[in-house]
Amino acid sequence: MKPHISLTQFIIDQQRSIPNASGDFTMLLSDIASACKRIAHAVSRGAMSGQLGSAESENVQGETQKQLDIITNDIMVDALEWTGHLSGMVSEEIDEPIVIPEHFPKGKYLALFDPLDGSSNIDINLTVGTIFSILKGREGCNASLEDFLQSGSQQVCAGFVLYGPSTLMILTTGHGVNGFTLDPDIGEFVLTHRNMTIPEDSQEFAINMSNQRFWEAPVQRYIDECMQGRQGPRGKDFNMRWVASMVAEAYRILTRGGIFLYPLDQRQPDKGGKLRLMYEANPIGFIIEQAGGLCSTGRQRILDIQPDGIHQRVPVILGSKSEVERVVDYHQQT
Ligand SMILES: O=P(O)(O)OC[C@H]1O[C@](O)(COP(=O)(O)O)[C@@H](O)[C@@H]1O
Ligand SMILES: [Mg+2]
Ligand SMILES: [Mg+2]
Repeated sequence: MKPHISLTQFIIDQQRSIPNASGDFTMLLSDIASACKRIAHAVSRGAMSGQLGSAESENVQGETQKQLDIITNDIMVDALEWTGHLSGMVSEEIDEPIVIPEHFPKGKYLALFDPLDGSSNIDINLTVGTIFSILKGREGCNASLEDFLQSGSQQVCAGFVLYGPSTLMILTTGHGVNGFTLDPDIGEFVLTHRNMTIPEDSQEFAINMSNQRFWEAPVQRYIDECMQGRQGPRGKDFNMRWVASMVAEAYRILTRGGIFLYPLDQRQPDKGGKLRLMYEANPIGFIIEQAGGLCSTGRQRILDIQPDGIHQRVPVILGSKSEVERVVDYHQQT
């Protein structure tokens, strides 16, 4: 049987089509892959590690951090700051942009990441993940805050890693979406899902129903109609899922279609939503669009948003094209 293609081989092949590619990007991606292998190990040790549960600290989001939020953040920063491919980083767990230490070279890329996504699931042994977004920076300089405030359509690359029954990296560099499974025998991510595409239609929605009374009218209407099933205006029954891990929802949708909504919450309309634009909505949105789906706030394409802050939050509606179009249409009708 032909051996699987490794992640590094796959990226080098892709880079061959880019004139004067320096190899920096390939090396940056393999640094990120190494960090995620270490996170996979840390997460898989579960209660044996003594690192489950909450830390005594809060992050800039006002959320009590899990010990593994901090540990996975440190793994990412330690693995990336010295490599010479980055001029700056942003993490969900750190208030300010992360500066590359004085004595390390400053590279041409910027990395933005959510080191542990779905962290409310870590203590109950459910799937969690890491999400990352790569933007162009200014080589040789320490990145300024403004350098990071680029719209999602400027992303060079986006990916997420799922730490589930198997460890999977889902990746796009703007040429479709591919999936790589971590082969524990050789410690390599190998190509197992080529050119993933999202089915256009779907009968499965994911939303945290406990927030229903705080949703805006267009979302209320969309979910009501799904719940009415074949007796209602949609004329077909819908199934519901909620994993409380955005990475797991995104992977399910890449695999069998569906729609995921974390809409605006009228409890705190000025908050702008729950999920973060720069290291959750933009990277996942880039992947979903590259697989033929859509990603919107309900009123705007997520990748067109001009960011005004590195921890900015947005409403997120993503997945199968026809379903997202319907929710956007309901917003336009109000
Ligand atoms: O707790 P809720 O309201 O169900 O929210 C779940 C959502 O929050 C998140 O866990 C937020 O991400 P973090 O765990 O990285 O903070 C998403 O992964 C998930 O979709
Ligand atoms: Mg997250
Ligand atoms: Mg997180």
